[in-house]
Amino acid sequence: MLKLEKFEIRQTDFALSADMVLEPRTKYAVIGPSGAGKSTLLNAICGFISLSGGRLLWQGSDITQADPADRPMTMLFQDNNLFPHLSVQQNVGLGLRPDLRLQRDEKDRVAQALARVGLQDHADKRPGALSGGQQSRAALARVLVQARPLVLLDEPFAALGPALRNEMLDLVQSLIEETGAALMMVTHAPQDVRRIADQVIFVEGGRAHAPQPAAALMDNPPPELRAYLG
Ligand SMILES: Nc1ncnc2c1ncn2[C@@H]1O[C@H](COP(=O)(O)OP(=O)(O)OP(=O)(O)O)[C@@H](O)[C@H]1O
Repeated sequence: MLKLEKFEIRQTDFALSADMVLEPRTKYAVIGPSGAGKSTLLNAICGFISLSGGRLLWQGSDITQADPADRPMTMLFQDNNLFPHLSVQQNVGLGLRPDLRLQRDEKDRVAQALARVGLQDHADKRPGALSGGQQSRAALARVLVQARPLVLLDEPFAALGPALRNEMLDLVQSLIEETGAALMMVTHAPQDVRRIADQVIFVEGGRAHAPQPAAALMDNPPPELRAYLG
């Protein structure tokens, strides 16, 4: 599905390489020490950072130079990227049309996505009037309407408390399974890995290592992963 072929990223004094294939309908946790390059990897896959070498292939087509908007993926950042001056409904609608001139069927899709994440009664509120968990739900609704085959989450729920974070992870897991998307999620929490991931991509020492089965890896981590997990 998505192939990182001799992927090379260079940013001033930082370099990261990767060579891997990401499969459909699979949930990948991206873990590794602070500053190892996890966010950089996701940003390069999304096209926010250019490669210095290698290619990105989607179903065999070269998308290395494609605009972020034309790629088969959507990314959710830690701060949720909600616009404070727009309503929840409009924020979700942006996932379909940046000019917000939604057709009737698109409005229906927004309403369905809001209902799916339990925000049907909050559609007209501004994000500032929502709790942290509700803001995360609104951001997930926008990911949902985009319906892209790969969803990238960069420490999406780090600001939430443990119970709410688990609730959001379970919601992500359900949404991903319902839509048939694949997921790549950066996290620092080993319990998140166990909760959600099928495979783990360990980023360390300038390399994003090829995915390995999550349960086996967490049960028996190699020395460098053991050192990171503590
Ligand atoms: N715009 C930039 N220009 C140059 N170097 C950068 C830039 N952004 C990040 N870096 C460097 O790239 C490296 C990787 O950063 P990145 O944010 O990807 O790490 P991370 O693994 O996501 O860290 P954390 O877990 O702390 O979020 C760091 O050494 C950082 O200083």
